[in-house]
Amino acid sequence: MPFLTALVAAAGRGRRLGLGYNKVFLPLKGRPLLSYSLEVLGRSPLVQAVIVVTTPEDVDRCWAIIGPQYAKGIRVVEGGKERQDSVGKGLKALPPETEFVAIHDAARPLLTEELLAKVVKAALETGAAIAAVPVQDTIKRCGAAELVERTVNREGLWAAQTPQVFRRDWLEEAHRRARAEGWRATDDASLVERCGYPVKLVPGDYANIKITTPVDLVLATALLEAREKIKIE
Ligand SMILES: Nc1ccn([C@@H]2O[C@H](COP(=O)(O)OP(=O)(O)OP(=O)(O)O)[C@@H](O)[C@H]2O)c(=O)n1
Ligand SMILES: C[C@](O)(CO)[C@H](O)COP(=O)(O)O
Repeated sequence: MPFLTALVAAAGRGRRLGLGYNKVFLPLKGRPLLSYSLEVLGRSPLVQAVIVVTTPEDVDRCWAIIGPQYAKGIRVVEGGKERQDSVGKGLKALPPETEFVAIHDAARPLLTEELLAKVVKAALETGAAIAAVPVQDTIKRCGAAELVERTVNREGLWAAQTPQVFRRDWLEEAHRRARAEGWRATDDASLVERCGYPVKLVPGDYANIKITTPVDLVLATALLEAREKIKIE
């Protein structure tokens, strides 16, 4: 098994949640969002090291959640203005042995070991792979005055999630070229694709939601309770 470092993106501001602070500390069923991903990554035998990327003012708070007994090597580094910048900073802290990098949003607390394993397996075969789910709604392109400009054929459209797992050299090249050429993207796969590398879509989990607006907290709570109920039965 190659040396895989997980990079947890946790340096946002939670604006769409209306918090005014970093949403990764928001409690979900009594535990901060960040703790859910850390637990799964700490438990997975596929992950050799973890890097948490957070805001400068939140470094100590992240360490408090990580605790002194964390299962594997872990570092907390400062992120940047946008998600892409944070990942770019996290890449500079990779352990030298790293061969693959798994990037995950701390805002996606419902990550499972199973999904991580599926994406890692695909990345080992292809070089790059991401969790994603086929779009289920009809997609409209919004035009002037919020009138429908056109309906987008949803055949073959997938909604990208995280984890996104890459060969380290591909990912570093993608971020290096993005900085040099001014590429901006909302996920890392976009940058790797732009370099011409293949990125495998791995059927994810519709429950692997990103906590973005208040309703997502309600959904995540219900999903966690349903998951706990299934485990008990
Ligand atoms: N500068 C940033 C912005 C976002 N993220 C992380 O990227 C993930 C997805 O980003 P998003 O859901 O947009 O989080 P926020 O930026 O906090 O949300 P908002 O856009 O509503 O402020 C989150 O885990 C967030 O912590 C990051 O590491 N660095
Ligand atoms: C990376 C991501 O979660 C894939 O869907 C998404 O692009 C993050 O977007 P955000 O605006 O930074 O939340």
